[in-house]
Amino acid sequence: MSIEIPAGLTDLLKGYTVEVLRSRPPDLVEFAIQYFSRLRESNTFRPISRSPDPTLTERKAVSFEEDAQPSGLSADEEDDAFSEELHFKPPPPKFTRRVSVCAEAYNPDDDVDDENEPRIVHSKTDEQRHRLQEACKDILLFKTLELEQFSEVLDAMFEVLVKPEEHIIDQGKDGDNFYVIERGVYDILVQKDGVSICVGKYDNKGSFGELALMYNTPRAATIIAKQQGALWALDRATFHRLIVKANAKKRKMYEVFVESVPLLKSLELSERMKIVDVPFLMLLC
Ligand SMILES: Nc1ncnc2c1ncn2[C@@H]1O[C@@H]2COP(=O)(O)O[C@H]2[C@H]1O
Repeated sequence: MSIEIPAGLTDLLKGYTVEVLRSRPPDLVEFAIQYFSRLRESNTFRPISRSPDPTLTERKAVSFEEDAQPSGLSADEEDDAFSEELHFKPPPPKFTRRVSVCAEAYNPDDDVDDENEPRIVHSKTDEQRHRLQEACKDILLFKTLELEQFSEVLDAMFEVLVKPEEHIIDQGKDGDNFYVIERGVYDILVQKDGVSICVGKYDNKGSFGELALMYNTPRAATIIAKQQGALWALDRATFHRLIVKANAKKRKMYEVFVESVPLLKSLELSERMKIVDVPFLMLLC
């Protein structure tokens, strides 16, 4: 019996995988429900299926949701939704966001040059630096950094000791720091219809607090320490200068490269962006 992979399945799962790697949700099933619901609602695969090219059978097959559920968006809005999907993007809008927030893909060219801003350095003992390095070695967001940038990040981080039941982050507040866990257990709570629900926990490793800093949005969850613990914090400005900017610049580099390949010129923008995401993702892995 030969097994045939349904057309479009690979693309569909690749998109989901990309979002998982970016958002690192604690609950993959819940995240999948949100991701695929959002996909159906926003019809983000529409630009692909719109192609009249009959040779693009695989891409057409991905559009089955579109036919069943018109999105109500204009073609331009849908293009935007699709290309944003492939840039850094916060999780689906299940949280109440302030009206004034900015959750667009970050473009490093639009930003003022902050290279001359004073560097923040929090002095550490050798022992502290060693613990910090251990805590940071598997942090995904740091993986794309050059050695020099990584060292700057470590310099800027400072230790935060926490007590049981201490609120590290409160949903809806502005973001101040990004946190890396050295030790301790932390509950993740999200408000839904006025009720706070524990959607997961961090257990002695990982990081949190990047979303508000990356997308300039209010905090998307509340984080509460369940026992005494230790965190390493990175201030907003340094996080932006070294992490957000560096990642965006790297991605931009791939974009420029992909744009310059004649063979790829006939592809739609959304398709070229997909190609950009492959090496970018590999860097993160
Ligand atoms: N399901 C979740 N929804 C929102 N935020 C989450 C979730 N799980 C973990 N978090 C983290 O909780 C953090 C709360 O502050 P931020 O929104 O800055 O960034 C958020 C994520 O790092």
